[in-house]
Amino acid sequence: MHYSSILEDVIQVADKASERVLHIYQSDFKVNYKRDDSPITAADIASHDEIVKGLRGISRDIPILSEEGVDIPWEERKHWRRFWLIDPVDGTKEFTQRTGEFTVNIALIEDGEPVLGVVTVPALKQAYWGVKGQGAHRRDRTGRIQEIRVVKPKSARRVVASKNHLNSETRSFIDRLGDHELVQAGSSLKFCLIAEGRADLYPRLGPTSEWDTAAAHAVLTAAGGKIHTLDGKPLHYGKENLLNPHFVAEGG
Ligand SMILES: Nc1ncnc2c1ncn2[C@@H]1O[C@H](COP(=O)(O)O)[C@@H](OP(=O)(O)O)[C@H]1O
Ligand SMILES: [Mg+2]
Repeated sequence: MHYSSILEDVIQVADKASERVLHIYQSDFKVNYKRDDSPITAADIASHDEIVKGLRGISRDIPILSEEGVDIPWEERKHWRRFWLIDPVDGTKEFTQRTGEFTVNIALIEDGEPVLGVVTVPALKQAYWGVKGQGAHRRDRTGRIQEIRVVKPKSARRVVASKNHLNSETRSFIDRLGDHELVQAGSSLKFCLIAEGRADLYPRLGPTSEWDTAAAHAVLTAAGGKIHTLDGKPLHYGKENLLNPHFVAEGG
């Protein structure tokens, strides 16, 4: 598949979803809670609907796995070689707390690897995308597009970690790093900060699901960074259990 031929279309789908998310963000929205007690708003649903409609327009044959979609049994998923993996709003807690640090995430997975990813940050009017072997880009609020690349860390590493889910295990990992500067941020934005050279390291010794990381994972690897598990293995997608193992994302 020629990823570059569908990239523009995927960015357009993410932009449309972002517009709907932002519209709801600026309204007096209601917060409901899912079975696992995590928050959900009309923005998660509107974004999911917009993305599914858009991706179906790009290809009817590629299956879609979404945080807000129906559960698809492993018996069916295990046959997927290629699929879309989406998180319509990552950082829903940030959304409800009105910090602006939430993202719309669309990834294309092939053979367990994120090969294309688009992440938009509706409240900041920013977008990031990355394609395997073709580099990563950021579009800023003025519409200017620039290639982004990780940087080599200086002696004091700039560490990013979750705002709402920074647990004691991650905290003690960070404490053992020595000289560092810690910045807390919500959602998949943390990977993008590394991809654009504004941070060096993102340790996550706590739970995330595949849809939380896939799109930004594609951006980060296309920008020259990597994500690995604590025993040095790459993160894989399309597993029977959709929870990610603990991981560390890093730049140069
Ligand atoms: N106990 C848990 N189990 C699974 N995922 C969790 C979790 N606690 C947090 N997460 C994931 O962490 C994401 C938020 O990341 P961060 O804390 O870095 O902003 C959430 O995304 P959603 O907001 O899409 O639900 C959620 O999927
Ligand atoms: Mg999420």
